[in-house]
Amino acid sequence: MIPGAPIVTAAEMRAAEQAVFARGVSQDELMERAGSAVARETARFAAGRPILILAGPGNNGGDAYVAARLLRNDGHDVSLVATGVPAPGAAERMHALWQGPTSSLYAARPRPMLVDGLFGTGLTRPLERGLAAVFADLSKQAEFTLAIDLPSGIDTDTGGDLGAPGGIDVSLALGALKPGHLLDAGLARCGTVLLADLDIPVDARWRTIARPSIETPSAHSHKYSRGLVAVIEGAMPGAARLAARAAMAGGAGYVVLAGDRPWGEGPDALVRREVRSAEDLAEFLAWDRIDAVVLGPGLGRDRRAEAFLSVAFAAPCPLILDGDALTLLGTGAARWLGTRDAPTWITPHSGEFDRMFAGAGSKIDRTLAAAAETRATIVHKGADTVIASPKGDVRLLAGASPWLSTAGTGDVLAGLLAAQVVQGGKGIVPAEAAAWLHARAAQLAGPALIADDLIAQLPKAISECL
Ligand SMILES: NC(=O)C1=CN([C@@H]2O[C@H](COP(=O)(O)OP(=O)(O)OC[C@H]3O[C@@H](n4cnc5c(N)ncnc54)[C@H](O)[C@@H]3O)[C@@H](O)[C@H]2O)[C@@H](O)CC1
Ligand SMILES: Nc1ncnc2c1ncn2[C@@H]1O[C@H](COP(=O)(O)OP(=O)(O)O)[C@@H](O)[C@H]1O
Ligand SMILES: [K+]
Repeated sequence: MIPGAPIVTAAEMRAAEQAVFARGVSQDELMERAGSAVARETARFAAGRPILILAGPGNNGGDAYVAARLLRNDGHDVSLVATGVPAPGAAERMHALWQGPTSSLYAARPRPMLVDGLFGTGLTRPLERGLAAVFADLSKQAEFTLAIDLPSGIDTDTGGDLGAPGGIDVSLALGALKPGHLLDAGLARCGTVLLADLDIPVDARWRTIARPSIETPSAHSHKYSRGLVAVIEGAMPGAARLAARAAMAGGAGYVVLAGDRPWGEGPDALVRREVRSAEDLAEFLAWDRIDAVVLGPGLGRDRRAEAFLSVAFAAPCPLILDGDALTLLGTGAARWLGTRDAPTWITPHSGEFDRMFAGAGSKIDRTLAAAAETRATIVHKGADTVIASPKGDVRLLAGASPWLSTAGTGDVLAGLLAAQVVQGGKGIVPAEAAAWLHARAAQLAGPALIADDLIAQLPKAISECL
C-alpha cells in the first residue's frame, strides 16, 4: 500500500479535475497526461507482448484511446475494442485520433496483455452481464491485466462488487487513490495499486496510514513520565494479558494488569493489582497516576463485566474499549460514549461495529458517522481497517497480513493503542501509529503467526520509526 496517500471519492476527484480546468488546463491535456501514464505502465508490463485495450464510452475510455495511440506510435502491437459511443468532448476527440484496428467486444480475441479502460469513476450500476462475462474471459486468458484507474465493476466510493472479474494484476490509480482501491471487494480485485501523479492537487482528510515518527525517551524520562496503562482482566485472562504485554512492548512506562489474581503468568515486569469487584475497580481507577485504561479484551459479558464497564466509563482518564466491552454497549454505544468527557478510542471488528451502529454507505462513511455520533476515535478493524475521528479525519490500512486473522491479534492492537495514547497521542494519531506498528509486526512475524509473535516483533517495528 502507498503510505500517506490521499484518498478521494469520485465526486471529490471530479471537483479536483474541475479546479485544474479552471486554472487553464484543457480536458484534452489532462486526458493526454492520464493516457501517457497508462501507456508507460502498459509498455513496462507488456514487455513486448501484443496488447488488447478495452475502451468504454466515457473518459476512462478516453484515457484508453490515448494510451492505444501512444503505444502504437511507439511500435507496440495494439488492438482495440470499443464499447459504446464515445461521450462528446475529450473522449470523442481521442477516439477520432485512433487509427489502429478496432473490433466489437463480442468479436474480440484474447491477447497476452489486457488493458481495461471500460469504466472508471463514472460507473454507476453493475456491469451488464454479457459485458462482464466477456471482460472476465479476456482477462482470464490474458497473461497480465492492467486496469485504468479502477477495475471496471468496482464501485469507486465503496469498493463494492459491481461485476469486476478477479485476476487483475495492476490498477493504475489516476491522480489519487479512491476508496474502491482499498475497501471491500476492491481490496482483492484491484491487484497491486500504482498511483499516477497527474499534477491534480487534492485536499484530502482521508489518507492511507503512514509510518509514525516515535521519539526515543529523553534523558530525563522515568517510568511514570512514559505513561501508565491499566488493563482490566475479565473472564478470559489471556486476552487482557496479551493487551498488557503489547502495551509494555509498545513503549508504555508502566503497565498494571488489574484482576482476580494478584499473581499470575506473564513477564515479571508486569505489575498486578487485585481487583475483584466494581468497588475495587473504582478504588483502583481513582489512582491519579493512571494515564489510560484498556477494557474489553476477554472481559466477558456477565453482571460483573457490566459493572466494570460502568466504572471505567466514569473514570476521568482516556479509555480504550475493545471486544466484550463493545458488545455490552451494543446499540446503546452512541448514547453512552457521547456522555464521556475524557477521550475514548474503540476498536471494533465488523461484527462488533454492526451490533453498535446502523447506517449506510461505505465502511469509511459508516465509521465516520459513528465517530461523529460517539465523539470517539474508531478503529474499525478487518482486512480493510478504517480509522476515523469525530473531526472527520480518516486513515486507512489495507493489505495487512491476512495471517492476522487469528485470535488475540485484536487484543494486542488494543494494548498497543493504549501505549501510544499514554505517550501523548491524541485522536487519530495514536490509532494510526498503533495500526502501523501492528501491521508491521505482522509482516515481520511472517506466515502462521500467533498473537504472541506480534508482541515479540514490536521492538523491531518501533526501531524503524525512531
Ligand atoms: N479524475 C481525473 O483526474 C481524471 C480522470 N480521467 C478518467 O475519467 C474517468 C471517469 O470518466 P467518466 O466520468 O466519463 O466515467 P467512466 O468513463 O467511468 O464511465 C462513464 C460512462 O459510463 C456509463 N455507465 C456507468 N455505469 C455503466 C454501466 N454499468 N454500464 C454501462 N454504462 C455505464 C455512464 O453513463 C457514462 O456514460 C476516470 O476513471 C479516469 O479514467 C482522465 O481522463 C483524466 C484525469
Ligand atoms: N484478513 C485479514 N487481513 C488483514 N488483517 C486482518 C485480517 N483479519 C483480521 N485482521 C486484523 O487482525 C486483528 C483481529 O482483531 P479481532 O477480530 O478483534 O481479534 P481478537 O478479538 O481475537 O483479538 C485486527 O487488527 C484486524 O484488523
Ligand atoms: K477501468
